[in-house]
Amino acid sequence: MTDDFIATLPGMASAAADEAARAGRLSVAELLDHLQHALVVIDAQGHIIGYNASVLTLLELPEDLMARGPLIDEVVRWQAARGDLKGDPERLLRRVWHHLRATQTSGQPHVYSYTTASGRTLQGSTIALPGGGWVRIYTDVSKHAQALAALRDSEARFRSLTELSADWYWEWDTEGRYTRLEGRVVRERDIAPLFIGRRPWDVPAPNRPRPEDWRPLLDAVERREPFRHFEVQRVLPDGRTYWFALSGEPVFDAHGTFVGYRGIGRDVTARKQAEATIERLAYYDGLTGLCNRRSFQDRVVQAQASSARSGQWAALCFIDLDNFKDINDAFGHAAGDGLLREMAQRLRESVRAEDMVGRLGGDEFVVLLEDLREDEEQAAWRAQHVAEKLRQALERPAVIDGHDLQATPSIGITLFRGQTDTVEDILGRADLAMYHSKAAGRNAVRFFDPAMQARVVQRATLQRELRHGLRDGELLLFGQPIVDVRAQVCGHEALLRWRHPVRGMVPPAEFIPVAEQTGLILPIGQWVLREACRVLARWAADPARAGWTLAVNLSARQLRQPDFVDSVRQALHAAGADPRRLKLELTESLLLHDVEDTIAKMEALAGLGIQFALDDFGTGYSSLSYLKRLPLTQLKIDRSFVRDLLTDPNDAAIVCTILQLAQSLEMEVVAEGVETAEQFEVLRAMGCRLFQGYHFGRPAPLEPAQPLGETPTGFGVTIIGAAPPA
Ligand SMILES: Nc1nc2c(ncn2[C@@H]2O[C@@H]3COP(=O)(O)O[C@H]4[C@@H](O)[C@H](n5cnc6c(=O)[nH]c(N)nc65)O[C@@H]4COP(=O)(O)O[C@H]3[C@H]2O)c(=O)[nH]1
Repeated sequence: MTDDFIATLPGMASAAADEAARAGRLSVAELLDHLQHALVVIDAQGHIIGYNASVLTLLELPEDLMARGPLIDEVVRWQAARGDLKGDPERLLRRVWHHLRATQTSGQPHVYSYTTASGRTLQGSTIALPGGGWVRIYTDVSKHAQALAALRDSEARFRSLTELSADWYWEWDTEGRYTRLEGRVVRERDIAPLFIGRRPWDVPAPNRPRPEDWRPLLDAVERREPFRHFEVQRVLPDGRTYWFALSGEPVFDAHGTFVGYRGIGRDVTARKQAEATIERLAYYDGLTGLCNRRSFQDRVVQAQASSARSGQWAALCFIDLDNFKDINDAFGHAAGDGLLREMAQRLRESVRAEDMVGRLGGDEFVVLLEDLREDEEQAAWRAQHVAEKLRQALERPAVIDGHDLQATPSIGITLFRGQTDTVEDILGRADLAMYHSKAAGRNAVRFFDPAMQARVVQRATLQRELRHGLRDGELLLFGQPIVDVRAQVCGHEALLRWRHPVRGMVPPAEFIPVAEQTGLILPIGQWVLREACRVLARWAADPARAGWTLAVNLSARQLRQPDFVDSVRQALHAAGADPRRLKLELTESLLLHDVEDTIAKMEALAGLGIQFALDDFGTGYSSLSYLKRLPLTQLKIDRSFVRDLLTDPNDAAIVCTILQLAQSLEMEVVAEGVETAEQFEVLRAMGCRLFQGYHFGRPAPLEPAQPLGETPTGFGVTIIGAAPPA
């Protein structure tokens, strides 16, 4: 190879060889032999007139062939015979010459590649020389070719994966918008149009309706962390709902700049459905869809823990259908199943959403009631109330498969609080109580605890009798005088009495709480108001009593009635009573509920001239801030403070403070429960101006015992002891 020619090919030698050449230690020919590229020089006729050492190693051509200065045709034929070049040698040669000439006319190098029989991939480049002839440079690109092939393989494998599996591939940009979605599922379900250009959290997902439902994913993305199996429910264009699980990882470019996310999506709908089925089978009764024994027991354990925390009683009702076996035998299993489903449905509808209904098997149902009350008796009362509702719901006839069926229930109840008993204990007690119901004649509700049962029955009886009592005129209005500093009657407090046909006079403390719980207090309260207004109207006609006031006790439920103001107005109007003579007594606890509504109602009534007294003052939660906002005219000092006034300096101090407070708020004070002349005296000395108590008169009927005007101190009022002059 001539040095002249080499001079036209600068930059082909390695840097080390170049350096050596410059230092004159290597001839250019030697230098070329150091080249990793193979170099062949061809003259204008096609003879090989030069080559370097790499030709022998890279093209694997024998030296004796090359040293002869063969025609290019000869070399090509030799290569074809060895298997380096595929195809007919004559055609190959025509192509070789075509390209050689083409480089000469175009002046552009011709680049091509081929793989030798030994598997080496060479890239050849033919350059036309200015004076005719060519130089051919060969580079070993085997590694590059292998990398390309591997890439093609990998790409093909990736395609197979996304084509054959339920997974698909996705990419997001830096904002989390889908830029690429690939895979069979994507195509078949037509997913791409729904997502491309949108962020996952911008596309509706039924299981993640609120932005905070996406927090776990967004947190990972904000921290540029990978995420796995993020499950999203999607409604696709085919109208069906699918479950997808997304896994992804952040992508960074060569400079470490975040460029987005990529990952896979997976259709996990089938798995979700299977899970739901498994859960249904594991925790729910297949026939009715109610909880099965296992999940019910779990819930009882939870209820025990929560009752221990809250202090509220819970109840377990055990329900057994009395004649289910007969129905099953007579009408067949299908009808029996239908009946059980119907009963399950009725049970569900009869309780609150948070109450748990279960089926233990056969015709045995259970209902768990939580947060009943802190007081055991009240809790029992509520449980009894619900159980009675369940009994009534179940005993109604049902039409199943055209048959009129009726299955009455026997219900057993047990109360529990805390974690001392096992679930089996609790279930066992309720079961036993259920047998008591059966023994008592079926279609009944019974408590496990006989004493509790007795109290509940007593209460239920009381409630029933009270309803009848109201209807049959057994309620009476008594009055207790309220006197001034001269012990002169200036008004009364109306006190309710129930003249029971068997038990005689029943005090209000016994029946008012039951009336409150059952709602009977509303018609009773209404009756009291009407009676009180009638009494006021009668007093108005008697000059000796025309100035008296009559105070009526109000219950919280009455005040919560939206039409309460109207009902008072109507009672006054119907009787023709003067509203200024009517006082309404409220207790402090009553004021705690919905203060704004209470104030609005009180102000409306005060506008009519009605006065308000706060009963049992000192025992409740009065806060001065709301006392000032209420249109109150009177505070009644609770009798517990009056009782020990003479002996307990604390009580004396409390009474003094209440009197001062009332003075500053410009309110009257009534001292309740004054039983002795001494108490009266001390209270007067303290500045109290109004008094009520046995010392001045016990509650007595508000009916005129004598013709009007004959008793200056009021009806049925006995003044006990001498009233000192003011
Ligand atoms: N130891 C003692 N007691 C005295 C003395 N003076 C009066 N009492 C009693 O104290 C109670 C005063 O009524 P209250 O604090 O409003 O307490 C009343 C009131 O909260 C309620 N109540 C009575 N009638 C009605 C009504 O018509 N509606 C409503 N919602 N509650 C009523 O029942 C509660 C009890 O009423 P009663 O049994 O009539 O009991 C009355 C009365 O008999 C005394 O000197 N010593």
